[in-house]
Amino acid sequence: MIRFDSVAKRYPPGIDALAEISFQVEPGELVIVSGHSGAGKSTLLKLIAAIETPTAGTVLVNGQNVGALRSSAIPYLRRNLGLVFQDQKLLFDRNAFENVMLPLAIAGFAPKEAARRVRAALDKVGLLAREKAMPIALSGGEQQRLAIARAVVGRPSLLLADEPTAYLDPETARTVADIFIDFYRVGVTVLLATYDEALFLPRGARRLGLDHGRMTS
Ligand SMILES: Nc1ncnc2c1ncn2[C@@H]1O[C@H](COP(=O)(O)OP(=O)(O)OP(=O)(O)O)[C@@H](O)[C@H]1O
Repeated sequence: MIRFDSVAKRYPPGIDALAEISFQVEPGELVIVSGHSGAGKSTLLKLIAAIETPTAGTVLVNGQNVGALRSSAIPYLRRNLGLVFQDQKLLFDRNAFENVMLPLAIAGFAPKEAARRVRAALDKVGLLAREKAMPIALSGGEQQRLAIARAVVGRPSLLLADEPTAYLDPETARTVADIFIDFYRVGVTVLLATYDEALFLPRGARRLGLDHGRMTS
């Protein structure tokens, strides 16, 4: 499903964020990307989502060379991806239901089917009773669960998350981690970057370690 072949990423003016990265992820795997701050974890996820392009090597997602995609093809790639990234902010002037509805509205879903899917996604993250709440009225953990609902409402086969438990207390972090583990258990491929790898190690999960942009495991 994902394959990196000798991938490097250099940001201007010459910061080597990743070098010589090669690995493969099979459908249905849970892969924990770990490493110190600045190790290249976010960059690795951004290359998969075509937010960044590699400076060397190839990144294949479902057989597509995502680094070489035309910008018009990127929305089709993203339709199959769920992204829980720090910079994919919730819309604070829309309620919980509307935030999760947005990707389906953009994809042109019929309103009734879209509403059904939105409620199913809110239910999965335990927020069905809060569908009318504005994000500001939600706790940090609830906001993170809402971001997950928005990421999965299009039923992606691949879920990417960057530090999804950052800034959460241990109990809330456990709840959020369990949501990702549940998606893994129903067959979704999950790749996530975290400092807190102990939260995410169900049987079968794999660790991909980075150190200064190079793979350590
Ligand atoms: N847009 C950018 N422009 C220039 N340098 C960048 C950019 N994004 C990341 N970097 C640099 O690339 C390196 C890897 O960054 P990256 O964000 O991938 O690491 P990370 O492991 O996710 O770190 P953190 O855990 O702190 O988020 C760092 O040295 C960072 O400063």
